[in-house]
Amino acid sequence: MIKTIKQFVLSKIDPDIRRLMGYFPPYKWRIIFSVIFMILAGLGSSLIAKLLGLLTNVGFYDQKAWIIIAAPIGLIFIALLNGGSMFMSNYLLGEVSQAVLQTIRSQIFHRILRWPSSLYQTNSTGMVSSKFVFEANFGLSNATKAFIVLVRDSCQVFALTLMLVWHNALLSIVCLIIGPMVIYLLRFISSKLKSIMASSQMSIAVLLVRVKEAYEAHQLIKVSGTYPAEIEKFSKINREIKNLKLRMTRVSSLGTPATQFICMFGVAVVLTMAMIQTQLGMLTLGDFVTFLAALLLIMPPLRHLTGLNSSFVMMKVAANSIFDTLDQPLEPDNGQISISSAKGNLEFKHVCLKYPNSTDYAVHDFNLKVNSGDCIALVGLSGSGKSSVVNLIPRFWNPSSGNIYLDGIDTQNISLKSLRNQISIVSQDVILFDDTIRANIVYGSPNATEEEINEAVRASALEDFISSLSLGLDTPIGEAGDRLSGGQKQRISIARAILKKAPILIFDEATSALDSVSENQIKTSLSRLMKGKTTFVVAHRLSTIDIADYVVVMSKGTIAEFGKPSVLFNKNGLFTHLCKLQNIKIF
Ligand SMILES: Nc1ncnc2c1ncn2[C@@H]1O[C@H](COP(=O)(O)OP(=O)(O)OP(=O)(O)O)[C@@H](O)[C@H]1O
Repeated sequence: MIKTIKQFVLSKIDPDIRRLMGYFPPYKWRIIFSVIFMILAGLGSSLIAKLLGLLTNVGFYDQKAWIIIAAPIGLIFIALLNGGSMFMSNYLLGEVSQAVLQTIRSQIFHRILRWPSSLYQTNSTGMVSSKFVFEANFGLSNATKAFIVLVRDSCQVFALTLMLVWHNALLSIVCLIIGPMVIYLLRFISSKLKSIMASSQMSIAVLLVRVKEAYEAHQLIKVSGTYPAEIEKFSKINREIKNLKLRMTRVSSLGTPATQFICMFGVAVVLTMAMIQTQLGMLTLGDFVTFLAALLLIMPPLRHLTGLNSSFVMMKVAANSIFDTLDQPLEPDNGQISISSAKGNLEFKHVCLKYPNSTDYAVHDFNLKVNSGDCIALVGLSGSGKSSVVNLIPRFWNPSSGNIYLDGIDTQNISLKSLRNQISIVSQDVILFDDTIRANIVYGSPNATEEEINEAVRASALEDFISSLSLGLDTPIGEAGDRLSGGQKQRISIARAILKKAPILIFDEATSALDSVSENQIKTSLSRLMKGKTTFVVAHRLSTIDIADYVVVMSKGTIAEFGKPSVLFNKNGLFTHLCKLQNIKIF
């Protein structure tokens, strides 16, 4: 017990646990009341032992009449005191831990939405989700458990120990025998548990990633017939988790019987001595019953206290993982300038971009001046750097060197919020939420009027599709829009971009999933919509670039050709070659 209390004090010095404790002060009154209830519950059990001894002496030995009424009333009172106090302390602490959990979950969520792009690459969704599901719950449930055990069970052990020593000093000798054995046992279990816990949490996160990947790739797996390989990959990690959990159960389960065995050994010694004392007339039957009851009652809290160590270890691992996520750096946002409405003049000056852990430049010495209202088509072979260039505009990535100016202001000096307010994006990967079509279209423009929504629907060629639905705009689209075709999804994301009415539009492969009828409709609407706006179109399907004023032909991160589409087409260069590959003629 002394070791456990010492460990608790030491663990308070651990920075992560200390930080976790920092979440509790706002709930101090609930905690104080729960401590009072825990102390009452702890003392209740020693009263039971005292009452049983009294009952034996007064009721059975002296055979007093009043004890017949007093004994059951006393027992019921103590049971109510004990049970009621336990309920109240558990409830109050449960409330506190849920409130802290809620705060931590929102802090993690808040944080991960503001990560720089590089962190999304290094943290898988499985790892991140596991922080919400496991680590946060784990940390808090262990903290609550540890706190309850520490206060309530320590009180219980303290009161019962006093009672035991009061009745028979021999117990202190027994405790001295048990103590060192428990200390050794705890040290052993603690070191084992720590390492198994960490690997087990890692493996669960990997399992989540595997399930998610396989789930999303179910069609590919079916078509490729790679069931055995997928099942083998899954089985491997599944087996690993089972083995780790088994090892963990083995180690943590070893603590309880081993402690019990040591305690029983002590009980046997004490019983023998007590019997000798009774036979010598030094101990009454009532005192012995009190002593025995206290001895039996002290075992469960002692067991809990020895298990406290593993709760601290688990809490430490979970807290470490949570704070690791909370301490990840946020997107750098040092821009002091806030722009309300940009004109849309953009200039790239010697811009280079090298992704983390990459040896080559994705964009290299990129120079381009785009006047407000111009439409620039970025074309080039796959991997030539088209998406990288447009991702630099909203600062999803920051240039490794060089500068990008919006209306003459370096975008690094503009606050991220106001910079991104100037930009609408329809990306390669359409992002839709499990909500209605309307909610997906107005996402980011909550104040849009019905008229504006309808206009965006018309401009994105969604009108016929929506009028064919009985619920119209209020039709739910399912998870990630899985009740829609690829083209419909793209048109919804185009409508969303249109509604935002930003001065800069970025269409990254925006029309790749459209049929030619829809594409033509959208092209017409876009040309109208793009008037006065700076637009970047990243297109593989060169049929879409006739809406562009200028074409930038990318090759290996640099500009290979630049000019008006018709002029470039007649140059017989890379652009002409790309057009010919797709049977496109531009006049
Ligand atoms: N997030 C990233 N991390 C590391 N490297 C990346 C990342 N995104 C792109 N790259 C690399 O940068 C280079 C340019 O990629 P980018 O996606 O900009 O090309 P792209 O022309 O848009 O290609 P595509 O037409 O196939 O979409 C490629 O070599 C690619 O592998």
